[in-house]
This record gives sequence, C-alpha cells and structure tokens, in this order.
Amino acid sequence: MAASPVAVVCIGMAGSGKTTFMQRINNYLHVNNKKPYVLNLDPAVLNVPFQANIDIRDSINYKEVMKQYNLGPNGGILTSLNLFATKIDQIIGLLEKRANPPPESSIVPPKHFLVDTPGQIEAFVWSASGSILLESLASSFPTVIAYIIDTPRTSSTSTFMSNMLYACSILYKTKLPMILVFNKTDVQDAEFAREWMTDFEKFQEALHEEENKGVFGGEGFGGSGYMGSLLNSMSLMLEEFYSHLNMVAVSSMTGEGIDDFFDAVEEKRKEFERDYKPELEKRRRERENEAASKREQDLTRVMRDMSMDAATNAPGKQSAKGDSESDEDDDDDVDPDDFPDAERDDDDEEGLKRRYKNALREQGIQVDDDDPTLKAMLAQTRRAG
Ligand SMILES: Nc1nc2c(ncn2[C@@H]2O[C@H](COP(=O)(O)OP(=O)(O)OP(=O)(O)O)[C@@H](O)[C@H]2O)c(=O)[nH]1
Repeated sequence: MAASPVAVVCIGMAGSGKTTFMQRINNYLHVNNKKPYVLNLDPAVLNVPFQANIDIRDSINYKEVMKQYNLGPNGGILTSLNLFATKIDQIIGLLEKRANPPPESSIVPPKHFLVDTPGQIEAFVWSASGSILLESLASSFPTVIAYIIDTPRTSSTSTFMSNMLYACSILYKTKLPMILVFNKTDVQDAEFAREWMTDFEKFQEALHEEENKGVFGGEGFGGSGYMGSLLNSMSLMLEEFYSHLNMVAVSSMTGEGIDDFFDAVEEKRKEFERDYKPELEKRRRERENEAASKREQDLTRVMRDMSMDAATNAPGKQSAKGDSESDEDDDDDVDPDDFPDAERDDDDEEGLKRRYKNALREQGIQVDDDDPTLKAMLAQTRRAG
C-alpha cells in the first residue's frame, strides 16, 4: 500500500519568507512530478503566489469578519480561523478523498499536503482553532511542522536564542515533529546556526565576542553580566531540544537546499509514524475515556434523578410534598399528553427504556438499546421494583 501523504505545515514570523518558501517547495514538487495538494489557512493574505486547492478565503471573508464582529486585525484572523475550524471535518474528508481516490480513477494521490498559516504565529499556534486544525490533521495524516527562520535577522546570539525559544514553545505546544528551516541563505550563510546548535562552546565564543563589543549594553540588569549568563544557561538548556530537531539551510529565492528539506520531511514522517503516532493515539484514547466516563457519570446522574422521580410519583407512594397537598393538585401538575406511553407501558420494560432514552436525549446523551449503562440501570430498576 502507498504511504499516506505527509502534511507539511509552514509556520514562521511575518517577513521570515514563509510564503516565498511555500511557493518554492510547491514549485519543486511540481517540477519533480509530485504534485502536492495545497491549503492556505491565512485569511488576511492579499495575494497567494501559488494555486491553493483549499483556501480559507474562499469561505471566510476576513474583512467582513472584522466589520461584523467589530474586531482589529488579530481578532479578525483569530475569529476567521475559529469559523474555519468548524468545517474541519469537511476539510479532512476532502483530504482523505484526495489521498484515497477510487482505484478505477486516474487521479494520482498527492504525496504532500502543503499548509500555509498566518504570519501572526500566536493566532494559529496558541488558539483553540489552531489546535483543532493541527490535531485533526495529525489524527489523519503524518504531520510535520516546518518553522521558517529569517537567517540574516537571527545572526546575533540574542536574536538566535529568542527564535529558538519561540521554536521550542511551538514544538511543545503542537507536540509534532519539527524542522527548522533557516531561510534566505543567499543573503547570510546559516553555518553559524548549525555550529551553535551542535557545539555549545562555539555559541559561548560568539557570546563573548558580542559581550566584548558591548552589544548587550553596560553591566547590571539588562547589561552584559545578566544577559550573557542568561543566554549561556539557555543555550545549555536547549541542547536537549536541538537534539529533537532537523535543521536545514535553504534559499527560497534560489532554491538551494530544498532537496535537503524534503529529505528532512521524509525523516520526520518516519519519526511521526514511529514516535508521535502512538503518543497521539494514546492521548486520543485518554480523551475518549474521559468523555466516556463523563458521559457515564451524566447518565448515572440522570438515571438516579429519574429513579427518584419515579419513586416519588409511584402510585400508592406518599408525595414528597407531604399530606397537605391533595391528589387534585398532582393532577393539575401532570398533563397525560406529556406521557403518551405512560398508561400503556408503565409496567413494561420497553416503555421504561423508551422513557429513559427520551429523558437522556433531552440531556443531549444518545444511547443505544444495548448500552451497558442503560441495561444496568434497567436491571437495577427491576430489582428495586
Ligand atoms: N534574499 C531572499 N529574500 C527572501 C527569501 N525568501 C523570502 N524573501 C523575501 O523576504 C520578504 C518576505 O517574504 P514573504 O514570503 O512575503 O514572507 P512571509 O513570512 O510570508 O511574510 P508575511 O506574508 O508577512 O507573513 C520578501 O521581500 C521576500 O522576497 C530568500 O530566500 N532570500
């Protein structure tokens, strides 16, 4: 069986070259006869320089969302993503159809889904809708994050460290395999980054050099003493993080390094299948168990309430309201039309089951006839009766 397509989700700060990178990898796959399927999740982008098969802008008008909900640009992006996330089942359905075309058709399934995201990283990575979109994608396909970095703007130790901490937070938030893509290498070689990530002493050397040049300002808080030691310890702390990443140097302008990028995607795809998928499935099972246990509690609570109601209203049993209230009052409270089956089915298990199910439906809980909790409660009612 052919391998499932891998979803490559491109995340990067505004100006990092994310869109140019998307254009480049899209072009590369077309040239190599591996036509990808492309998704644009940036509602605010004006022009997308590549053909997106699914575009958030086709179904959501970002400007209208801002106007309608009286929002600023970031709120507009967030709300557009929220609205889009409500359609995620349809989107995943479409992707699955693409990935598994009918055997008789001549459609060649894509090997890659390329996903572009808003430059406002936090609106995507830290929002509920971003989590829903990523989790849904990762539940259906191997998913890899490509974090795009503007190399020329990351060449000082402090900007490098800021970017790495950001990447680290994305890794821990998304819990997906990540490739660091050092972009714009036609302007600035990314060898320094590779060295800093693999050799702590090289980073220290650069740090001392910058300290000597007075890059961090004077001594004291915010000065070289504090900044230098902070960067030093952070660099040590991030060693473990670096070991989980693939780093590639590319130029989206010239196309250099794009081969390496796709080698890294393949490596991360295998890692996803090996390490991340079991973990994802474990998390999904835990969530399902939690939901089932909550449902069980709700069900039991409703059943208990109903048993109490039944006990209270049973003929011959004393009203909980006390002797002072007459049967006539009770008659006023009960409209026989509310219980069309009551007379016919009161002693009948089927009727009881139906009443339980109706009451549960009103609570938003759907149960089948052979639902174990329903069966248990009916058995309990029989014993009690
Ligand atoms: N020299 C060089 N410039 C690049 C490269 N990649 C992107 N750029 C330039 O960087 C600028 C930003 O690129 P975009 O692709 O628009 O960046 P973005 O991250 O999508 O930005 P937003 O659309 O604001 O999110 C543009 O001027 C690009 O031409 C590269 O590899 N080399």
